[in-house]
Amino acid sequence: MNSNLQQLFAIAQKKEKMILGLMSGTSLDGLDVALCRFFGSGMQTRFKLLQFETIAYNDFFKEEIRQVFSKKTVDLEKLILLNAYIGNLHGELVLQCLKKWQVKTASVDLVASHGQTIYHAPKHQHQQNEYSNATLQIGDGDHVAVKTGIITLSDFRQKHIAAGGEGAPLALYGDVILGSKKGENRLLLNLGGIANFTFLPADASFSRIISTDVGPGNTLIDAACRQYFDLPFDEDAKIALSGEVNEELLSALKAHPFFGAALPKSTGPELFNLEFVEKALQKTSTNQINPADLVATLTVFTAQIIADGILQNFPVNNLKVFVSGGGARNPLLIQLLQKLLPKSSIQNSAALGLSADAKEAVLFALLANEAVAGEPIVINQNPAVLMGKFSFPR
Ligand SMILES: Nc1ncnc2c1ncn2[C@@H]1O[C@H](COP(=O)(O)OP(=O)(O)OP(=O)(O)O)[C@@H](O)[C@H]1O
Ligand SMILES: CC(=O)N[C@H]1[C@@H]2OC[C@@H](O2)[C@@H](O)[C@@H]1O[C@H](C)C(=O)O
Repeated sequence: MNSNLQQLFAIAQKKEKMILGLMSGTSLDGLDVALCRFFGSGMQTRFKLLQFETIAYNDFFKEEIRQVFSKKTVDLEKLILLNAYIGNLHGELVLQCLKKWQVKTASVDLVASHGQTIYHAPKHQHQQNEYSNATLQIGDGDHVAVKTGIITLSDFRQKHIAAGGEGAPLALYGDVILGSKKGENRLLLNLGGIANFTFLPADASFSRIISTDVGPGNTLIDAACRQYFDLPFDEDAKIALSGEVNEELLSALKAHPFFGAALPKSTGPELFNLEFVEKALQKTSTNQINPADLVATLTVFTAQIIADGILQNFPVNNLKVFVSGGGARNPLLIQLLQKLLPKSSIQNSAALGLSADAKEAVLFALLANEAVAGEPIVINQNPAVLMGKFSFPR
């Protein structure tokens, strides 16, 4: 047998696996690196987060990604250069983290690399009949594997699409495994660039579990802060708290058909961007809005569409909401959600033993653990597949 396969075979049989999850999200803030130890697989999985770090991207790199990120037309050469560059960079950042944590490369069994989403195009968004759902993440896994010397799984979303899904959200699989509790109606809400949630019913019935994107998380707030304040985000909601909500604009933003569409669904900054805001400004003749009022309105809009998405689909009492992602640090967003969901308790996902910042990187590590040691899990109509492509260092 080829030695790569031999090594993989041995890893698959190990009771405990050290897996390093990498996530670079739609906020383009940096690379999340989570070193996890996994025991078992499937619903029997237990895990421990050993180390976590977000390594901020520098301005040059952010600008480079923005040239190809969620744009219909891009410089093809730039896209191709970035595919190798990001893979290599992520590999280098892994080595830096391991050095800092004093963890030997040889003790890490697998790297699970999400890569950088460049364009997400579910059919409901691209609306071209002859084409299926589609998505593209770059930062090729071969570069990560060769750079780190660790077997790497990457490109997790294609299998989901091939099996009939939209390629997102994949949080479903991790949320069911790590977040379910019989006797509690739970909702795991991730406030990243895009907001998504997984509803986990108290009867633990797989037939009622739903995982879906619900609309923008931080992406519109971030975009307005960049455009009008030259800031990457609204730290501690200071700007929003200084502004006033424009009700007319708020209604126009909420009128988008995405919010009324059936669950599950996925979306991205290809739809929810400044152009989307611009259209609502024009429709309501509010183009001259004070920028702080715009940020205030976008923050309330974000909270309302999330709360509506929850209330309209899961009108249950005592829903326990566990929040993760950078938006969990936005005090206004959390306060608004609690006000809009008076029958629910809102807690940080850390209460589940799932660090709010690390959750998505842990999710991909878990998907890699499943890919080597698990079996596909059937949850409703969701693709019952194991995801991730293998790259070997040699
Ligand atoms: N102190 C804070 N106050 C307000 N917002 C914050 C704060 N800290 C982080 N954020 C928000 O969190 C964002 C980063 O979130 P996160 O890292 O979860 O996004 P991501 O992983 O890129 O997103 P996605 O899940 O869509 O891929 C920032 O861009 C900002 O909007
Ligand atoms: C295509 C893509 O990268 N989607 C991301 C994005 O960020 C949040 C939301 O939109 C979610 O659908 C997804 O990521 C998480 C990790 C997921 O698949 O569950």
